[in-house]
This record gives sequence, structure tokens and C-alpha cells, in this order.
Amino acid sequence: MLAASSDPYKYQPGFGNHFSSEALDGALPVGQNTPQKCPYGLYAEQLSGTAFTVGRSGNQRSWLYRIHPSPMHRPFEPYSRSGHGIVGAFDAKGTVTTPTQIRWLPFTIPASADVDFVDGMHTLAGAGDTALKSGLAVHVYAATASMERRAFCSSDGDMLIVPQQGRLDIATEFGPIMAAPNEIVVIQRGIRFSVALPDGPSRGYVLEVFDGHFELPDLGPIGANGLANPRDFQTPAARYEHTSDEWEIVNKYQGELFSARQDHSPFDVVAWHGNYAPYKYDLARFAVVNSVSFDHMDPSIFTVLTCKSAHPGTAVADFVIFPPRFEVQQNTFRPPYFHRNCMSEFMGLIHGEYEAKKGGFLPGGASLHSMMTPHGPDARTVEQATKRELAPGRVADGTQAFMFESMFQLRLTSWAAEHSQRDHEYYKAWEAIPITFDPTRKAQ
Ligand SMILES: O=C(O)Cc1cc(O)ccc1O
Ligand SMILES: [Fe+2]
Repeated sequence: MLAASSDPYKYQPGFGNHFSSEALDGALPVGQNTPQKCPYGLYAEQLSGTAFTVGRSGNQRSWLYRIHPSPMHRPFEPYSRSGHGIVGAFDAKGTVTTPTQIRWLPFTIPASADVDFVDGMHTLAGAGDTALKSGLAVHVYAATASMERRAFCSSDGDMLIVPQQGRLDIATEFGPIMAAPNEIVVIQRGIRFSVALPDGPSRGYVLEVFDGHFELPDLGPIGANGLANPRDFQTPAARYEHTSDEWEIVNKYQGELFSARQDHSPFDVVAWHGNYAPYKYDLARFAVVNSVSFDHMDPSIFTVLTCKSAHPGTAVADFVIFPPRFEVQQNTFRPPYFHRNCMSEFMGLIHGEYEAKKGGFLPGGASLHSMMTPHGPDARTVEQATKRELAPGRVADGTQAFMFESMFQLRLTSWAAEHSQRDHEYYKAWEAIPITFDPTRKAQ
């Protein structure tokens, strides 16, 4: 499918497709990838998202036809702008660990007007080692300014971005993506992008996985349709700019930031084809499946995307949402159950109220329930859920919570552990749960 560049936000539908897009007619070489001379004097460049030798079903790469080959830049130097909070080492030095339940009130948006997406990003938690391609990081961003003639990319992993406040107008090498709250964007390892803020101050969450790529979960007995349907994923169409102004490329590499200057825009890809390309997805398109008889199902039924590990059924990270839906279960304690999990559960809230926590867990805030850390509905939710009449109803209308669930044990950065928005009273959420045990009354 060819897409023209006239509409800047024209997307190609599909998940994992072999896409083709050209902003100038005939810019893609026909029938081959590396002709001696490419159409329009462009240069061919491959971007590999998997090893060359990965089997055909898992192999990901794209061919970019660009004005300047990407090595045309001055050397990378350590990024010196102070204030950024990206952390890449999750060993005992400089990070903190605790099994206690953790919650943060909404992360503050900086007072100064010149904090862009890169400088406004702080790592909250993570595990593993980028050098060994094992683990993940959870970041939050709170930004007040658009990135001006600078682009960012991570050599460390794929980033799943969850805008919570303000749209992100993202220039990428593959074309532009406009993402609003309640949409998510995935930008894979190595892809350069630049974030503008059309709505002003913006906030959101980022999950970065150091190995593998996000894929749609298998549906098993659900059948061929449902949950996130492939056709609802949107990949941009080529758009290029040909400039000779100075640009800065900020590169996250082994958890550290580096910066290089170049005398042209990195968004000079006139055409591209392949299956390694960024995409967005509107969470409102998620076709929810759940129990229509009794019992609370595990939240894995709400998995939008999964990044698989080598252990079958066990994810490096699942991206799970808690979407608006009907609730009809009979004789059932309907909210999320009390729980200790062999996975780590990081949660955020895009808008509204989460069904298990009616106060304290607020849009733009977060919680972390670590491996085997007890958690579940707060006292107020328990009280209501055990007493209410179980008529069919709506759950979570006007709200959207999400979870990054991981097989890894996360460590907190000191920024996160010592943050002024950390809610040290969180444990009180469960303090007032009434003890109703009565050995003489079997039926309640
Ligand atoms: O709120 C949580 O902790 C997430 C969660 C939701 C749910 O419906 C069941 C289990 C679970 O861990
Ligand atoms: Fe949980």
C-alpha cells in the first residue's frame, strides 16, 4: 500500500505487516533493495530490529531511502544537559529495593517552560542490564516544551509510550504520529523521533523492553478475533524534510545519554518498506472479553501487547489495560481480588478512577506491587463490593488504568523512592478492611 505525503497523519493499518510507503512517487526501488543508484539520488539504509538470522516468522527489518545516510554526523559525546533523569543501571548502586506496596501521587509537571520530552523523562524503576539485552525500564515524562531540532532514540530497547496528559506530535524517521491520551505509541530500538507538544504541558509513562518486541497475545479458545485487533494498529506514512540546519541526536545507549550534532534533519526518509516500524493504537478499540457468568477473571484477558520471554507464557512485559465494560458476574466479588503475584505489577492511570482504588490512585500517578507483594482492593471497595446488589452494571466508565506486568523484579531509582509525590500512607488503603469471620455462621 502506498501512501502519499499530503496528509501528514495518514496511517497504514495493520500489525506487523510488511508495509511500503513513499512520499515521492517511485522513490522505492522496484524488485530490489540496494540498486547501484536509488531513485531521486536517495541512499538505501537497512534498520535491523532482529538479528539477520532470526527465522522468517520473527525477523524484523526495514529499508529506508533517505537523503543523507545516517552516519553523517559528528561524534557522540556524553549528553551534558543537567536535570534529565534517565537511569540505565539497576544494580545495588544508586537504586533502591523494597517489597512494600508503593504509590505515587501524580508526577509534577516542571514549572519551567523549557523542559522537553528528553529532559522531562525520569526513570522510575527497572531491572536487568541493557548490555546483556535482558530486563526493562519504566520511565515517566513530564514536559513543557517541544523538542526543537533534536531527536531521540534508544539503542537499549523498544519504547511503549502511554500519553496521560496532552497529545504528542511525534516526528519519526518513518513519518509522523499524533498520539492523544488513551492512545499508545510503540517506537522500536534505534528509531529516531522528536516530540512536539501541541497541547502544552504533557505527562505520560514509558515502558522500555531491553529484548524482544511487542506482539499481539495469542487468543487461544477466544478464536480469531477480539482484544486488540491487528487492523486497528496504525503505522505512519513516509514524510521527509530536506534541511541543512543543525540537529542534535540524543542517543540512549547502555542506559546513558549521548549527543551528536549533524547538519541536517534526521527525518529525511523519502520512502521506506519493511516490518520494523513504529505504530500507534487507540485503547478505545480494544474488544473486551470477560466472564459473563461468575468469578473475576485474571487481568491477562485485557492484554493489549506482550513482549515474550524465552519461558513460554511468561512475559518480559505485558501491557494490560482495564477498559470500560459491562459487569454481569453473579455471586461474585467483582473488583480485582486480593493477590500476591510471581510477576511485578506497575500500574498507571490515564483518566478516571480505577475500580479497585477509589481514592489516592490518581491520573498521572502510579503504583508498584512487586513480586509477591500483597495487594488488592482498598477497604472502601471491599465494603461496597461485598454489600452491593449484583445487577448488571458498567465498570470503569470514563476511565482507563493500565499495567506493565513483568517477570522481572524491579529496583527503584532514588528519584522514584525519594520523590515528594510518593504516598507514604498507601498501606492505610487496606487498614480498615472489616474482619467478618464468624465460625458459627457459614452463610453470610
Ligand atoms: O489491581 C491490580 O493489582 C491488577 C489486577 C487486576 C485484576 O483485575 C486482577 C488481578 C490484578 O493483579
Ligand atoms: Fe495485582
